[in-house]
This record gives sequence, structure tokens and C-alpha cells, in this order.
Amino acid sequence: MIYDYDILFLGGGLNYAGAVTAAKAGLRTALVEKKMVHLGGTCLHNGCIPSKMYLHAAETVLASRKNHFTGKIELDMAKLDTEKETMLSMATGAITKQCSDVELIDGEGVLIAPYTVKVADRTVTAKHIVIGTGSSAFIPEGVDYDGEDVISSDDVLNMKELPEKIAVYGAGAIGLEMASFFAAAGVETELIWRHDRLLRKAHPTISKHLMKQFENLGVTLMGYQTVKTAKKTKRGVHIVFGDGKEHYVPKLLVATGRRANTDAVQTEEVKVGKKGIETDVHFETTLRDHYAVGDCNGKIQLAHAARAEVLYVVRRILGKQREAIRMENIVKFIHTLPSSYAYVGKIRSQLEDGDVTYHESSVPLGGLPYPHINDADLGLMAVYGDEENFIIGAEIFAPHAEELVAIVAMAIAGEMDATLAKRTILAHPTFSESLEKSFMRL
Ligand SMILES: Cc1cc2nc3c(=O)[nH]c(=O)nc-3n(C[C@H](O)[C@H](O)[C@H](O)COP(=O)(O)OP(=O)(O)OC[C@H]3O[C@@H](n4cnc5c(N)ncnc54)[C@H](O)[C@@H]3O)c2cc1C
Ligand SMILES: NC(=O)c1ccc[n+]([C@@H]2O[C@H](COP(=O)([O-])OP(=O)(O)OC[C@H]3O[C@@H](n4cnc5c(N)ncnc54)[C@H](O)[C@@H]3O)[C@@H](O)[C@H]2O)c1
Repeated sequence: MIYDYDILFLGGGLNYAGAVTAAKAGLRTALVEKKMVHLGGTCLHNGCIPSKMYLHAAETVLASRKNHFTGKIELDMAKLDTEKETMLSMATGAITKQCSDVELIDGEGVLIAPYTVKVADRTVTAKHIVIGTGSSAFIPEGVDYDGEDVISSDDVLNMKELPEKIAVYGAGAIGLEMASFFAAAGVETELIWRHDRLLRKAHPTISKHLMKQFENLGVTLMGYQTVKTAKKTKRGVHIVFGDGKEHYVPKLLVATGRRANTDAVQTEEVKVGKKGIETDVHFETTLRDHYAVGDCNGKIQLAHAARAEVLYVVRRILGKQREAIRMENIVKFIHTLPSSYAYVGKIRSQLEDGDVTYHESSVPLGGLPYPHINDADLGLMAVYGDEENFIIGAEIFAPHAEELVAIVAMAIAGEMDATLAKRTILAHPTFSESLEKSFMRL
């Protein structure tokens, strides 16, 4: 069969990185994106980048509330939104430029048969197809999303002014990040979730301290609650909880997870499961030469995971990839304020459930001058070693924990044991010196 392309990427989120690599390697490459002005996908336009920009701004407001500052700093959301749009259009322009050797096809693509994608009235074929159609906000039954008062993270990241009060439903990555953003920015914030603790699977001290951190921010914690119905009314959003109690709030942010976008798959040979498009360890679907990467395969919903997966697929097609990706080596984090939670490798709850002997070395940050200066008295560094004291994981609760955890991520990838790690002498005064201390005590 003669194909139009060697490789076609369906969806232009992190898939673009794979398309650029494939085209550079000389493959005839196409990328189909239904919203070409949003090339770069959710991470760039409605996810990682704008949310971190917002958190960074709110962090400044929070820091300015300390006693030794005078005056009141407020967040101008309209100006922040304008700056965000400028930054995003620059970044989209840069990505488009990188794609100069990729044929960009603007439109919604559907895999209608093996090796065949239909975009409007055009049908194109490719020897390899990489699906990267992402995910969308999941709205639970009974919740009437309207995009104005009952909103999703997409709507928050396009807000032109802050509400006076908001309730956030769901305590995963988005719920915790956005509750931190609103509270730090001075919005009266409620956090509603269905379990007793926050971050139930995290180190128990971190879980406890994160709750304390939210209390310190002034967030009203409403655990053990499910929202049965939520609907906009004249008095605000009317919420009825599972136990029948009623509540009114001006705005409700629904952050109860994201579901894989799988509608583009219209051929039975590619199996779609409950979590997303089914794939093996090589991200190949049930149909040979057809791959699914990123959020749509339901494995890990993170931008760097999506990027690693698509690059893995392209390198494998080019015959350059030998080892499968170790999913445990992917750093996971939640950006809360002032301390964030990050982990890599195995965490304590997984180690407790398994039958491996492990050691834990934890260093609390409370009482140390440098964390105190940085409002991180609730922080903790926990590093885990196996029976032979090889480093197998870490959980960190500290400002920008997602950066600090990189040290451990590299130690794990490099199969370092505690003896080698102990050779490291890190700077003072920093957060990383507490990590050095946890290596020393392992
Ligand atoms: C608020 C928020 C904050 C986040 N923060 C972080 C963070 O800090 N760090 C992190 O790692 N991750 C974060 N994430 C997750 C991250 O954004 C996603 O994991 C990542 O974007 C997934 O990339 P993807 O390429 O799989 O999908 P996407 O980026 O969603 O890209 C999919 C693309 O496919 C297109 N598409 C869909 N269907 C079709 C079709 N039929 N035809 C053509 N095109 C189609 C879409 O328009 C889209 O551009 C965040 C997510 C959200 C919502
Ligand atoms: N810093 C980051 O890396 C970052 C930031 C934001 C988002 N993300 C990614 O985006 C994805 C989506 O984030 P999210 O917070 O929406 O999802 P999530 O899976 O992290 O959390 C969803 C929350 O909603 C709850 N929930 C699920 N179904 C529910 C239901 N029917 N009723 C009530 N509660 C329910 C869950 O118990 C959980 O607390 C995450 O998987 C994450 O990987 C990552």
C-alpha cells in the first residue's frame, strides 16, 4: 500500500513534539489538530502553563500579606489574562515554527479505518498513526455545568475578575491547585471532597500538614461530602449534598477528574476501555502501527508523561529506542501554596502495601531557619531506600517540591544507593540541604 504519509499525529497537544522529531528524522509527517490556534494543547492553553502563571501571581499576593509589608496588593485578573494571552500566542507561534517540516492539517480528525483518517471531506493515509487526543473535564451526574457559575478549570483560566467566594469540588491535582490559587489571591474559598483526608495516599504527615496549610490559608475544609445536585439559581449555585443538607455559593468549580477523549476512534480494531484507548507498554493500541499517547490512553495525565510517551513511540519507529519507559520514574506533583507536594518512584503507602523491605528517612522542615523564612514550617522530605539501601522513592512537601524532587528522580534513574548519595554536599541555606540530610540518615 502507498501511504500519503509515513506518520500521522491525530491531535496537536504534546503530540507536536513527536511530529517535530519525526519530521527532523526525514519521515513524511502530518499532524491533525481540530483547533490549530491551540496548537500545543491543554497544557499550554488551558492547563500547566496558565495555571502556574496564576499560582505564581497569587503566591506574590500571599507573600505580601506578611507583617513586615505595608499596603494591600490585589490581583488584577483582566491584566493577568491579557499577559497570559500574549505569552500563549508567542508560545503557539514558536511551536508552529518548529513544525515547519510537518504538514499541519486544520480540522477534526476521525480514524475511520486502519491507517486512514478523515478530516472534513479529506481522507489521508499513513503507515503509522499516533493518537493524542487528550482529555476533557468530567462533570458528575446531577451537577449542571453552565460555564458561568458552575465552572471547570477551563473557565477559571479565562476569568476576567475574581469572585468574592468560590467552592471547589474535588481534591485532586486541579482542585487543590485552584483552591490554593483562590485562597492565596484573597477569595473566600471552600473545598468540598468526598473523603476524610486530603491526599489520602501521601505520607500521613504530608496529608495532615496539607490540611493545616489550607486552614492557614483560610480555606473552609468540607470533607466527607458528595454533591448530589448543583444548579445555578437567583441566590447563587444551589448545592444539595449526599446527606440532604443544602448550601448556596456564588460559584462552584467542578474538579472531579478528566476523561480520555476517544470519540476520534471509529474503528473497532482499536479497543477503547473504561480509562481510555487501550495500549501496551510501547503505547501501541490493539491495532498494529496505531499508537495512543498522553491523556487519551488513561495511563498518567501529565504533560511530561505525554511528551515522554510520544517521543518514545517515534524513537521506536525510527529504531532508536531500546528500553521501555519506567512509569515510576515520572515525577508527579501538585502545586499548592506555599508548599507543594511532589513524589517520584515508590511512596510510603505503596511500600506499606507491598512485600518489599524498605527504610524511610524523613526530615521535617519545622524549626529550621531557611524553611521558616519561606513559610515552609509544615514541610517534610521523606526518602525511601530498599533492603540494600538503593534509593527507590521520595515524597516532598516544600515550596517548589516539583523542582527539588528532580534530585531524587535522577538518583533513581541512575540506580544510586545511599552510600553514593551521601557523597553529595549541597548548598546552605537551601531546601536541598534537608534532602541531603535525609540521604545521610538513610
Ligand atoms: C488546569 C490544568 C492544569 C494542569 N497542570 C499540569 C501541570 O502543571 N503539569 C503537568 O504535567 N500536567 C498538567 N496538566 C495536565 C496536562 O495538561 C495534560 O496531561 C496534557 O496536556 C496532556 O497532553 P495530550 O497531548 O495528551 O493532550 P492535550 O494537551 O489535551 O492535546 C490534545 C489535542 O488534541 C486535539 N484533538 C482532540 N480531538 C481531536 C480530533 N478528533 N481531531 C483533531 N484534534 C483533536 C485537541 O484540540 C488538543 O489540542 C494540567 C491539566 C489541567 C486541565
Ligand atoms: N501539577 C500537576 O501536575 C497537575 C495539575 C493539574 C492537573 N493535573 C492533571 O490533570 C488531571 C485531572 O485533574 P483533576 O484534579 O481533575 O483529577 P484528579 O484525578 O487528580 O482528582 C479528581 C478528584 O475528584 C474526585 N472525584 C472523582 N470522581 C468523582 C465523583 N464522581 N464525585 C466526586 N468526586 C469525584 C477524586 O476522588 C479526586 O479527589 C490529573 O490526573 C492530573 O494528572 C496535573
